[in-house]
Amino acid sequence: MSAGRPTTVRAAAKVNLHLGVGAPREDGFHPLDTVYQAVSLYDDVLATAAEESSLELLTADHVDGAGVPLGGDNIIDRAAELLGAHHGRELTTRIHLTKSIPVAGGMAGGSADAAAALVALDRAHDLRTSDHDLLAIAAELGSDVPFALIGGTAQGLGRGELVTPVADNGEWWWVVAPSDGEGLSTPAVYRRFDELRPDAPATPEDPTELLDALATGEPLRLARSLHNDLQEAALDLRPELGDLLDLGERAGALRGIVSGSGPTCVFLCESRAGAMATAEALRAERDVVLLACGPVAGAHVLLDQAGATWPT
Ligand SMILES: C[C@@](CO)(OP(=O)(O)O)[C@H](O)COP(=O)(O)OP(=O)(O)OC[C@H]1O[C@@H](n2ccc(N)nc2=O)[C@H](O)[C@@H]1O
Ligand SMILES: Nc1ncnc2c1ncn2[C@@H]1O[C@H](COP(=O)(O)OP(=O)(O)O)[C@@H](O)[C@H]1O
Repeated sequence: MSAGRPTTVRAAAKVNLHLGVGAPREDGFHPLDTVYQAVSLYDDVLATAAEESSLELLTADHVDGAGVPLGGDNIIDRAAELLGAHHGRELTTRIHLTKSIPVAGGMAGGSADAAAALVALDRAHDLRTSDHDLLAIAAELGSDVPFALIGGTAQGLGRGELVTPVADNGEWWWVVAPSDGEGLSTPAVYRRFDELRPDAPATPEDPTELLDALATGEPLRLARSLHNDLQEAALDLRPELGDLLDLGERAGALRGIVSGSGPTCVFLCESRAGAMATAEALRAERDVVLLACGPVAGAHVLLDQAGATWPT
């Protein structure tokens, strides 16, 4: 077996442009018909083969690292376990994780880290895992992880793990308002969905209108067709998010929605200039307001930065 090399892999946050949720299946998961878009907020995973495994965390100012487990329960540890089991060996690795994606925010930061870790571990240990096998391991790690590998804009079926790229002819500009308090637990939001929607259909709502809007590239059409079945549950758990959505729309956004299970709210704007103006106006009321555009790439190797992104 040849030696691998230290590798930094970058993976993006996601927004669900459409999130249709059906009644829970027998295994407890909810059937989804969702359209994900990867947006330009990123986490980086640097993996170096080592005698012992370790995980160090560096966070951007707007990220609360307290919610990120470091004692072996991180989704990156699980990624190393599953990839190692697939190859029949233990992958002892020094990991440096740099987070800019809000934690427990509905933007799939953990899933991005898992996807980035799979690719980084594969290179660091020179495993040469096939894309097919990486996607299968990703699906085992979490419903959102396969999308984090492929990125772009894609439809997700099943529990969200069956992903197919879709036509997207726009460059979409988002203002991102993370929660100024705690995150929301994804299972808790799905549970509240079940309480609020005991009559949810077995088949989730499809995104036909939204797919048409994506193909036109017209922001106003996309804004009108954004849809999130978990929004009602997130607002029920965090009523103040309703005020935030109003605030962003008054600040000039075409439309605001809760991102996935929340509590991050994202605002689609007409253009880059529109997003900058909306962000500026929102900053008068909120501590952290970010700008992002999409679609962007899935987990990818930063070729020139292997080993050079971590401060010594
Ligand atoms: C809601 C969504 C929308 O994209 O994202 P987030 O807002 O969390 O980022 C996803 O469905 C989150 O996907 P992910 O965070 O990968 O979930 P998983 O690890 O697979 O599952 C965590 C838990 O969420 C619930 N779950 C997840 C997916 C699904 N289709 N039905 C569910 O009921 C289950 O309670 C499960 O035990
Ligand atoms: N690398 C990681 N980054 C963030 N959270 C993680 C990570 N590994 C495990 N977790 C756990 O996963 C939970 C969900 O995190 P995250 O993926 O950021 O949110 P969401 O599911 O809302 O998109 C966190 O509350 C934390 O307990």
